[in-house]
Amino acid sequence: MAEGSKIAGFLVGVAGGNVVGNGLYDVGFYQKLDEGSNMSIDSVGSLQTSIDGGSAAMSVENSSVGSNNSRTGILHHTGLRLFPGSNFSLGHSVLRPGRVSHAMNEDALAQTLMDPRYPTESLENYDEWTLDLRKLNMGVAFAQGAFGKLYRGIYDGEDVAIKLLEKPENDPERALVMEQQFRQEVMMLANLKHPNIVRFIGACRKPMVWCIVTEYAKGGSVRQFLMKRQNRSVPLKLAIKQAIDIAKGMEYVHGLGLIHRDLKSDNLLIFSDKSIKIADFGVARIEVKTEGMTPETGTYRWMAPEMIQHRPYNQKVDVYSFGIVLWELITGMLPFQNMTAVQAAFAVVNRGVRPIIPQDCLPALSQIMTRCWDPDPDVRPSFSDIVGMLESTQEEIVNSVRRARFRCCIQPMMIYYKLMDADLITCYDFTNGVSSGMTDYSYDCVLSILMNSDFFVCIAVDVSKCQKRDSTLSSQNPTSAFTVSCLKIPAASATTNNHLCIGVGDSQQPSPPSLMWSSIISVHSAIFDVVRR
Ligand SMILES: Nc1ncnc2c1ncn2[C@@H]1O[C@H](COP(=O)(O)OP(=O)(O)OP(=O)(O)O)[C@@H](O)[C@H]1O
Repeated sequence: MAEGSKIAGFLVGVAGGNVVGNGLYDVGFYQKLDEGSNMSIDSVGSLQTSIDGGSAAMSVENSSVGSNNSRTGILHHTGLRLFPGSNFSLGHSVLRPGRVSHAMNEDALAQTLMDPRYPTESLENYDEWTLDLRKLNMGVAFAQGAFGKLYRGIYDGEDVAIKLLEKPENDPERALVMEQQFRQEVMMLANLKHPNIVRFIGACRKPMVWCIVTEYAKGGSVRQFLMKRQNRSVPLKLAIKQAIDIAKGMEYVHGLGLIHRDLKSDNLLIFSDKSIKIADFGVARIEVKTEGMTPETGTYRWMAPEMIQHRPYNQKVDVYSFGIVLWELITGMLPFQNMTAVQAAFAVVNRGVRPIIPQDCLPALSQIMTRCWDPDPDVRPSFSDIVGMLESTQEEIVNSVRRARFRCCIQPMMIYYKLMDADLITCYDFTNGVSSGMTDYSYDCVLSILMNSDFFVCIAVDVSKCQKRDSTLSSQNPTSAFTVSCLKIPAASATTNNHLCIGVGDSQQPSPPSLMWSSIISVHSAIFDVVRR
C-alpha cells in the first residue's frame, strides 16, 4: 500500500540525515534536542543533567524523570493523574517532551476537538487517515500519559482509545516538539500492521489539539493487569503466550528497521482474546545503523545500560527491555521495586544489577532473560531467536509441567470411580496394574492433576520401590521410598476440571481402595512438593 513506500522513503531520508518527504520527520531535529538536554549516569554514579552547558541535579519522584529544560520545553513529571476506572502508568518516559499543560480542562479539550468551527488541518502525507469527527463519540478520560491524555470513545461503532494532545500556547518551541511526537506516532502507526501491534484507526489535527485514535484494549495495560494481581505471577502458560505475542510484535517492528525505545509493561495492551499488542510509538525511531543512536527517551526501569549512559545504541535496547518485561510476567512484580527509577538505573549501569530470577523459574526462561539483559548488546538475541526459544519453552511446558502452578481439590472416592469408569484412564487399569497405554506396568499409584483446561500432569508412583508393598502402605511413610515421575497426558484426554485424580493399584492383585486412601492422600502433598520444585 501507499504507506509502505512512504516508510521506505523515510528510511532513505534518515540515512541522509535530511528532512523527509514533505518535511514530516526530521530525525536530525530530535538529535539536536538531545544535545541540549544531556542526561547521564557517570562512572562515579551521580545522575546529572546538563542544561545548555550548566548542570543540575535531577528531581526524581517515583519513576517519573524529567529535566527542567526550558529550551526544549521538557518539564518535570509531577506524577500521575488517575481518572475513575483509569489506566495508570508507573513510569513515565524519560525526556518525553512537553507534558500536557492542562491549560484547558479535559472537557474543554475534547470540545475543542469536536467543535466544527475549528477547521481540521491536513495530516500531510497521511491524509487518508484523517478522522471523520462526525463518526466519533468522545467518552471519559481514563489515563494520562507523559505525552497526552487518553479518552474512551466510539468511532464508527467501534470502541476506541483517543489520545488528545493539547498544543501549548505561548510556547512555540514546545508546540513544535509535541507536533513532532504527534507526527512521529501517526507515521509509525500508519505503517505498522501486525496482530501484535495496536491497530491505528486515524488521527486529526485542529489548531489547538491533536488526536490519535487506536482500537481500545479492554484489558488495559500489562502493568495494570499485574498490579491488579497484587504481585502474583501470571500463570506460566499465559505468561509465555503473552511473551510470545510481544516478541512477535517486536520481531515485526525490528524487521522494518525500527526501534520502539520505550518497551515496558505500560505500553503493552491486553485485548479481550488475551492477546497482547504493543502500543505507544511516539518515540519509536528508524535505526540509524552507521553511527548508532543517542538516547533521548525510554523509562529507566526498562532501559538498557547503554541508553542510560547516553552511549550509541541499536535495536538491542528493545531486547533488553523485553527481558525486563518477561521478568515482570514471570514474577508479577515491578522491576527494582525497592529502588527509585534513578537508583535502579544507577545499579544497572554501575553495579550490573538485574532483577532477581526466582529459583523455581524454568531454566529456559531464566536463560532467555539473562541473555536479553546482557550488558553487551551483541550477546542479546534477536526477536526472531526469542520467538523460537519461547515457542520451544511452551512446548516443553506442555511436555513437562513440573514447575507449573496449579490448583486442585481432592475428591477421592468420586474421582477414583471416575478413573475406574475409565474417563481419563482408558489406558490405565489401576486395579490390575496393567495398561493398554503404558509399557511400564509397575506404576501402582497414579495421580493425575489437571493443571488447567489444556493439559494434565500424571504422576505415577512406583510402589515396588517401597520397602514393603501396598499391604503395609498405610503404616509406612511411603513417600520416602517412592519414585515419582511425570507423564504427560494430552489435553484431549482431560475430562475433569481442577481435580486431583488418584488411582491405586497393585500389579499382582486388586487393592481395596478403602485401605489405600489414607496413605494416598497423605502422599499427595509430598508429591505436590516434588511437582512444584
Ligand atoms: N488503545 C488503548 N487502549 C487502552 N488503554 C490504552 C490504549 N493506549 C494507551 N492506553 C493506556 O494509556 C496509557 C498512556 O498511553 P500512552 O503510552 O500512549 O501515552 P504517552 O503519553 O505516550 O505515555 P508514556 O510516555 O507515559 O508511555 C498506557 O500506559 C495505557 O495504560
